[in-house]
Amino acid sequence: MRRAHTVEQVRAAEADLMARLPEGALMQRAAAGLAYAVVDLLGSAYGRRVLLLVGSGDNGGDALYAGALLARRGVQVEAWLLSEHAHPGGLATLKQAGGRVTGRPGRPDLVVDGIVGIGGRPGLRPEAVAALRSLDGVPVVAVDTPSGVGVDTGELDGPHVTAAVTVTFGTHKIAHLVDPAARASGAVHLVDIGLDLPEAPVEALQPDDVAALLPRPRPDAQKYTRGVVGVRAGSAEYPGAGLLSVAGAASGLCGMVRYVGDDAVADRVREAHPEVVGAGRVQAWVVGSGGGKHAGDELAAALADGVPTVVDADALRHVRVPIAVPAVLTPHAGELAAMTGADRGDIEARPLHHARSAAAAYGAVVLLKGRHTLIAAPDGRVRVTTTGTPWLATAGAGDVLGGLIGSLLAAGLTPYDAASVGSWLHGAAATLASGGGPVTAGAVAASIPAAVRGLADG
Ligand SMILES: NC(=O)C1=CN([C@@H]2O[C@H](COP(=O)(O)OP(=O)(O)OC[C@H]3O[C@@H](n4cnc5c(N)ncnc54)[C@H](OP(=O)(O)O)[C@@H]3O)[C@@H](O)[C@H]2O)[C@@H](O)CC1
Ligand SMILES: [K+]
Repeated sequence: MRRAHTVEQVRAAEADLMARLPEGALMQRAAAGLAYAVVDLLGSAYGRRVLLLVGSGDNGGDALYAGALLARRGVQVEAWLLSEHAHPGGLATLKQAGGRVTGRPGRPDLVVDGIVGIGGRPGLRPEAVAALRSLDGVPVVAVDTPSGVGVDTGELDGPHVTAAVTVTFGTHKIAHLVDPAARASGAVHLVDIGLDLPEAPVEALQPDDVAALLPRPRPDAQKYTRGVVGVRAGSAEYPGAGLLSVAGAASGLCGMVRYVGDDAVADRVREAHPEVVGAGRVQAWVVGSGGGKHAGDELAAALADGVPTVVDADALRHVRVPIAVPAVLTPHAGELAAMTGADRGDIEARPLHHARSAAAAYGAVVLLKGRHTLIAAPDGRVRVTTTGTPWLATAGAGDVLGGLIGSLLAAGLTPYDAASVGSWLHGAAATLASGGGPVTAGAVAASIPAAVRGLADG
């Protein structure tokens, strides 16, 4: 599991560990990991030019100590001090190692952003903005966090650093996983410094987590014990949504798929998926995609069954609180705006906030679609999906996702696990199907079994 903790949690763990270690030990661990990552990105050390942007706190201290390590390996290191106060021990060590303090640096091969870390407020001061502007185009390695981002929120409020790589310490911070700040973090490299941390409020499933959560048939399994999912999606106007929801549901993760809907659509579903059957008992429903004017009735019919339900697309605007069954709501930003009355732009700027508050308000799992889809539980826990490819932004991909999550619900996963495992597999299947090129929703569905096969045994 990739775990992201809050600044408060990191501070507490740091204090705990520091009380048991010699002074400065943690900063030395951090600086060594940082220097290593810088050389890795540069490809070599001797004769390369690195500029440190140094703020007033320990984040600047990390940069200065790492600069000293780099200088000892033959890197030409300059430090641009952006505050009257710079970490005194770090500064002295850098100078002893041959690093220089400068106000007018030459053009470096790489910039180390030690302006602010977890002690920073969002935004940057004018001197930092001017320094970064003069270095436009030079790759940046951010120390702990890209300076200026909202560390605990993942929000961007004002100017900030955009890093090629972020080297972080002890644990991920929320800004590394949650957009839009995650986009500014680049590739994130975690350096273990030995912190002992509590449960994380935000996490991202990794392949071994998905493998462990995935429902697998027992030796004595039969189709009914593996779970039956029902799909109420698609209509005469939008038959494709029904076909694609079924394609996601019929990827083999539960025992059987039922389709209930327009007769003409049902015929086409059976042509494409001969294993799909008609109405009957189910352990989970998928409702809404392409349902058009029937979506409200379909939702009511599904909810009357009292089983866990995925509510997507057209059905989302018919959801009323309290929802009588365990539910997964799967809006994109525009749909969530229509549901809650929030501004769409604000949802895109503050997805973590909006996903969490919608989950609390509806008492349901809310899966907010985006580059890094968020899955929020009513109790505040959040998982972030980091699989996928930009090619996945294609018509019908959401229908496949709804069907897939429904099949996992039917197989017995909780709504939170079904939504996060389904979203992870959907992204992994898209990456496989894409192979670096365009992809269709049908191809994503067809690649789900291969994505499952690619997981280690749980
Ligand atoms: N925790 C750990 O386990 C470990 C932590 N370590 C490291 O310590 C870092 C945290 O250090 P920290 O606490 O000294 O805070 P930090 O982020 O350097 O800056 C704070 C100062 O900056 C200022 N400032 C604020 N906002 C600003 C802005 N927007 N733009 C400009 N300046 C701004 C403000 O001071 P002011 O200038 O206002 O007096 C504030 O006091 C952490 O990220 C990691 O790198 C590792 O060494 C080892 C393990
Ligand atoms: K930084």
